Amino acid sequence: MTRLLDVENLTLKFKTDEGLITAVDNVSFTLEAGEVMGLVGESGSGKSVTAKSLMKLNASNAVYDERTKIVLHLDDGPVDIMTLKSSKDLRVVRGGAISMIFQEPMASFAPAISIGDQMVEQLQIHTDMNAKRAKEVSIEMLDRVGISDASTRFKQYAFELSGGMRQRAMIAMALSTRPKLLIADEPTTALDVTIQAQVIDLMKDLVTEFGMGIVFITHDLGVIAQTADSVAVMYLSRIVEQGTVRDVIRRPAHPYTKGLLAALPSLDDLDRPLTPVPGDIPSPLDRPSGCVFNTRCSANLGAVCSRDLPDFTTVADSHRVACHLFNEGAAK
Ligand SMILES: Nc1ncnc2c1ncn2[C@@H]1O[C@H](COP(=O)(O)OP(=O)(O)OP(=O)(O)O)[C@@H](O)[C@H]1O
Repeated sequence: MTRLLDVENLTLKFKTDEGLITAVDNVSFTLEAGEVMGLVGESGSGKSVTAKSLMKLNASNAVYDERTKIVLHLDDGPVDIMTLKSSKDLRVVRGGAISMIFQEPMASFAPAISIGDQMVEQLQIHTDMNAKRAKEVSIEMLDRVGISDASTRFKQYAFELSGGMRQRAMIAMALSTRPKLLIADEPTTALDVTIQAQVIDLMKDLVTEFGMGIVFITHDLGVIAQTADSVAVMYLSRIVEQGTVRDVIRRPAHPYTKGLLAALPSLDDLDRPLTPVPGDIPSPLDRPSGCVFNTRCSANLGAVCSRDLPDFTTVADSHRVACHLFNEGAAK
C-alpha cells in the first residue's frame, strides 16, 4: 500500500453574521492509493466541507484552525496543502492531482462550450499536451467510460446528453488529467438505480486501473457498502466512527451508525419497518456540549454524554469509535 493522503486535526469554522459555525471539528483520516473511502452522514454533517478542504476550495469566510494538517503524497514528494496560498500554487492540486465530481454534472460543464473543448482546455492547463494529443486523449477517455460514438459526443454540449451520459462525461473529464485523488460528492444520487450501479462499477474499475484514491461522499450507507473499502461516519462536524466497510457495516459500534443502518431498506426482510434516526441535527450555531450526538442518542448514558466529548476507542484493528459506551475509564 502507498500512502496518498494524511489528514490530521482538520478543523474549520465559517464566519457568519450570526457567529462562528463549526463545520468540521478535529477530523483525521488517511487514504492509500487504490483505496475508496466513504464519507457518510446526514445533510449538514460536514462531508462536503471536509472534501473541499483537501483542495482548499471552501468559501472565503472559512477559517482553518492552525493545527490542521493535510498532506498529499505525490510522485515528486509530499505537498502540504495548508501552505499553498496563491491560485497558481493551488493549481497543482485543483484539477491536477485532485479532481472532483458532483451530483449535478451540469455544474462541471459550461453550457455554451462543447464537452470536447472543455476537456481539451483542462488537459492543456494541467499537462504539457498539445491540442491534437489532448483531443485524442479526451476521446479515448469518453470511450473508456462507456460513451459510444465518443468522437461525435466530443463535439456536443452538456445539455445534448442524457443524465447518465453526462455523469460519465464528467467522470471522463475529471479523470483525463490522471488525478491521484478523486473526490466524488454524491455522484450517483440523482441517477436511477440501474445507471447508478453502472457508474459505481465504472468508478471501481477505474480505481483499479489508475491506482488512484477516492473519497466518496454520500448520505447512503448502502452505496458505501457496494463501493468503498473504508468508511468514516460523520455527525455534526465530527467523525464518530471509522474503519473498514466490512467492520463498520457488520459490527457497527456507534449508536448513530446503528441508526443509519436501521434506516436502510432490507430486501431480505420486507416486513421490517424502517426506523429513521429520531430527531433533527442541531443547528451548528447551537452545538450540544459533550458528545455531539447526545441529543438524539437512544443509548444516552446521562451526565457523561452531555458533559464530556468522547475520545476514540479502538474496537478492532483500524475500527475506531468515539462513544462513551466504549470509554471504560469515563466517569459516568
Ligand atoms: N460558506 C459557508 N458559510 C457558512 N456555513 C457554511 C458554509 N458552507 C457550509 N456551511 C455549513 O457547514 C456545515 C457543513 O456543511 P456540508 O456542506 O459540509 O454538509 P454535508 O454533510 O456535505 O451536507 P449535504 O449532504 O447537504 O451536502 C453546514 O452546517 C453548512 O450549513
